[in-house]
Amino acid sequence: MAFILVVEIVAISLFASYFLKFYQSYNKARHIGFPLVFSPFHPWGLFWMLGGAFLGPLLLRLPFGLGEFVNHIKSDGYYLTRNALHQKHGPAFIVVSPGCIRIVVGDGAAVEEILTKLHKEFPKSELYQGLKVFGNNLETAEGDDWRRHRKLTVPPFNERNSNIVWRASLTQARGMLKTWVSAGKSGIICTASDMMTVALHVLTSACFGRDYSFQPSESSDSTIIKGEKLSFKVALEAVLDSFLGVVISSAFPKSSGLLAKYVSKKIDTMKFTVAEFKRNLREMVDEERAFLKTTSKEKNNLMSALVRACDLEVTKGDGKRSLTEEELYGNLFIFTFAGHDTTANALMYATALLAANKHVQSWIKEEIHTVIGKNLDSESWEYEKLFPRLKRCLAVMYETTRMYGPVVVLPKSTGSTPSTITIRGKEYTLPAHSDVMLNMVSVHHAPEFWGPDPWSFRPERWIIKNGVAGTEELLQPPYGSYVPWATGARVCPGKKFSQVEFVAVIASLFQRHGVQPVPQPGETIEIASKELSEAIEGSECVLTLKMRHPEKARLAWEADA
Ligand code: HEM
Repeated sequence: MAFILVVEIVAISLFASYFLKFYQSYNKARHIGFPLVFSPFHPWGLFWMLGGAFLGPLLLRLPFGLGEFVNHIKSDGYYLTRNALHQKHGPAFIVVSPGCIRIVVGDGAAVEEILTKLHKEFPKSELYQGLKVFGNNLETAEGDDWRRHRKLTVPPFNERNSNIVWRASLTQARGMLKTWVSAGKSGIICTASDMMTVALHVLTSACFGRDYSFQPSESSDSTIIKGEKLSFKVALEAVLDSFLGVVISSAFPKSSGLLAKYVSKKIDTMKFTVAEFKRNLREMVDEERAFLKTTSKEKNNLMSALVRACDLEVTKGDGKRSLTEEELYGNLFIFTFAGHDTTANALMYATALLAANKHVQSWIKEEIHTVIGKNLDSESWEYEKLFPRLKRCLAVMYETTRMYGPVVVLPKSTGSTPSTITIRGKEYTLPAHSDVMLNMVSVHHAPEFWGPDPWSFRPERWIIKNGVAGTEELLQPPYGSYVPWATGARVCPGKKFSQVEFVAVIASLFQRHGVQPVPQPGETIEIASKELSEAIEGSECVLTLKMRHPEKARLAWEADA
């Protein structure tokens, strides 16, 4: 009897607390002035995190639009619904749920205003704290702390480094193309994973001074064997591949007994991988220190520049602009993490889009042949001379990141004090401690900037025409229309890095080769292209935007006649 009473009291308390939290959120949201939509679940709550993937599709089938709230709290809701939610609710609206209000901003000018305002007003969302696993870093720091990280970490991304990125990208592209062409007419389905390999190897060259030759991902073996030492590359790949696992496992204690045997094997394996990655980082930094003692010259990579800058600051400066050992590791990791699948995705989407749009291949080939020629081998391509002239190749990147940018929604917050934004001439005050989600899909497809066909892949829209390939100019997108690398003080420091890599890989792939989708038996190439476009559209958000079925992009590479 007493037990039933206790259960009843607990149940009533839980219900009461649920409704109280819901009411508090409503009360916080209702004065702001934006339309409200309601979600019974907290978007970052444990219940939705664990059950959302299963419940979401079922709830979406409810009649009278009762399940519409799912689109507001699932990670790719704003990609899958395109602009429909803003068309229905306006340029900004609020998702009210128990314990949380989420202000969704789809208006381009307001998004730019938020990104360029002092970050005291719109700091990063708490979610970023998970990225501290290897130490505080540029992504996770705020205020003066962030300024210190930025001053130290960004200068190494200079033109010398771009040169390394260019060379490394060309080397990787040559290796990758060779394996792709050798697959012949049956084609390959590993574009996505191979682009991850390329992006990883370019990062290891430019950030750590470690060069690896391209190895097709289908045959590479990165199995983790517990108890053995992992090489730097294997540990890095494993950490990047299962980053969510890394974050979750860091919250668990090391398991023992029965738990270890049956439940926590994966967690322990992750912990082991993290420890191995840290060991590799420590050894590499120690090696770098030993090298720097023998010479006054640093190497052209992020690690060398960071170690030198930090050590010099400690010995000769006032020490205020230095990084701790942990912060050094944190930054080395974050640059690799932030630069990996973002650039790989851009390359993957672009390759698939080019395969589905043969005429765009001809258009960029015209530029590549005018600027570089058909015969000059990429070993002799000079970054300074060629990169600035390959405008059409860069236009392909702009168009790809506009349509399929890796970041679907940029999570910010209002911090500890209220913040203001202006939308269509009216000022709004947003209360403290609110989630603010910047809807990049909405900004990048606004018909007022991108015309009646924002969903068509048309890289030509980026070229200010003067008709001669190699001398054209790129469109400066109007304020509030295009921010895939963000903007303002926290603009992506890897923007140029990713552009140099993208242009080098695309120019190298298409100089003497073409790609097309492989038709199923009895299909025409037109139908295969249409199916490929549908497979591209069928993307989902797993941290960044990715094709749900990359294996549906079977592509065949062939040398030009
Ligand atoms: C297509 C490629 C890329 C895209 C679209 C992209 C996009 C972005 C975006 C939107 C942000 C802002 C995130 C926020 O404020 O929450 C960002 C920040 C950042 N990105 Fe990138 N990125 C790309 C490539 C890279 C590369 C290649 C690197 C490193 C080599 C890199 C390193 C970083 C870092 C360290 C930050 C944090 C900057 C700060 O908070 O001050 N990114 N990126």
